[in-house]
Amino acid sequence: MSNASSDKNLILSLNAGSSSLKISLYEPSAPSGSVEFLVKPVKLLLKSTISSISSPPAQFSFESVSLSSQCHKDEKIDSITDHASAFSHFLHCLKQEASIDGRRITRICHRVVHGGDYTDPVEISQEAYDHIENLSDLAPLHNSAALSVIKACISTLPDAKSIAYFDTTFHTTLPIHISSYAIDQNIAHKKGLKKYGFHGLSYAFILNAVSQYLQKPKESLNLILLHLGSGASACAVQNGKSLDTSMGLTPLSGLPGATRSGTIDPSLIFHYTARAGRMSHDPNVATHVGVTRAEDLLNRKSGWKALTGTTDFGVIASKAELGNRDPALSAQNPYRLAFDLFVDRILDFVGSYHLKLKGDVDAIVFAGGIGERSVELRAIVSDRIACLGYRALCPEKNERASSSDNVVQDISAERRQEANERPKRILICRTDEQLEMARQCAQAHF
Ligand SMILES: Nc1ncnc2c1ncn2[C@@H]1O[C@H](COP(=O)(O)OP(=O)(O)O)[C@@H](O)[C@H]1O
Ligand SMILES: CC(=O)OP(=O)(O)O
Ligand SMILES: [Mg+2]
Repeated sequence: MSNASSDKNLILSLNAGSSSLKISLYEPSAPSGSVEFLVKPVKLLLKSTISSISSPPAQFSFESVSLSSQCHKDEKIDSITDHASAFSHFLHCLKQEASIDGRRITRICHRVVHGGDYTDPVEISQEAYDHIENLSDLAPLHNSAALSVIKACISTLPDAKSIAYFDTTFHTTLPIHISSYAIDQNIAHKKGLKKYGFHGLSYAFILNAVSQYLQKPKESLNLILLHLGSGASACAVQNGKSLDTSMGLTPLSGLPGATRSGTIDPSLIFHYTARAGRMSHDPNVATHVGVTRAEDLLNRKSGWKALTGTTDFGVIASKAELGNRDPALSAQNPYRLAFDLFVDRILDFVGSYHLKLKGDVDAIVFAGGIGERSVELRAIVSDRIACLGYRALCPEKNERASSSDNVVQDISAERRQEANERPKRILICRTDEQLEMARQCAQAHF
């Protein structure tokens, strides 16, 4: 239990996702000099998630973790219509339910998906704000949502320092031949047209967690990471560094997501609509974000929503009739089509990254809302990659894993390992972008 009931110095971590706002409040842990302190310099006080922000009513949850007063709320709130109103509702609850005065928060970490050329976290100044705003067109579902929360923080908690942490930072190690597109390089350099990659805060967290779990330094780990949530991506990690990742200039390319198409033939959009290049006038797109109809269609009106009508992959898996192995079923059952299509695209990246890592893989790691919860998806993907020498999945461990709180779990069956052979385990990691930011914030002494 926290007894620092009136101390200042609290760290708030805000993660503005495409349709959710995830919030965690921490206090710095007392410096003990122990190894544990190096790994966990903050202690979680409470957390809150606001989901379905773009398809109201929003779902609001608020839960104390280590406070002297217990509080728990889980309700639908009609007045939450965007990320800023979600944050304002959280602040109200913080005071009313947890009796915490917002003025105790001295540092606020913001997950910002696109950082462009910024390679490190940055304290928000007018210049940094403008830089992030200028990148909004390259992350139409994300940067403007994060900026609206940054704005709300500056006006409601003016004494707290706001610091932006970027998804793109983790991927600054991509080799140039992997981050470059085969287009005119003069234009590419002038306009910054290259693969940036996203979900980097999640990948940084997973890398740390897996390194601790396997008792192996990060620098010697080769991993295939799958962050499968509303937005989904894959990442090949070689010697602890991002070697390749499936998202690109924007978070649209690579795997499909809740409302995103993922990679398509770029010409497809001009056959889909004659007005691809016109600006979108959808009232749900922030007015200052320059989004064409093509980008709107592929980012917000595609993916699981377009294929099945739901964005919930749990519903898709339950209606996909997975017990029926008839390959023609995909043509009749849209849930099965979505499920099989996702498996197919995941295999595209796993196969490619396995090859790029020359088969020397310590583990494939499932993370994100789908990766952490879909027993069925993990089972089918694991079965398909067994031919590459990955361990077999242990069905009991896979089944039990979704209800466990462990940060990393090994769901592969035991097998004898040859000398010098990488183990090729199958792991699940409960990723936590908020904790990754708070940890970096406490350690960097911002
Ligand atoms: N039991 C489940 N099985 C499969 N997928 C699930 C389950 N529960 C939730 N999900 C999926 O997890 C997604 C949310 O993942 P999350 O990583 O939290 O997304 P984000 O942070 O991008 O909002 C939901 O959109 C839903 O598709
Ligand atoms: C980058 C990205 O797609 O993030 P999220 O999955 O949180 O929407
Ligand atoms: Mg997310």
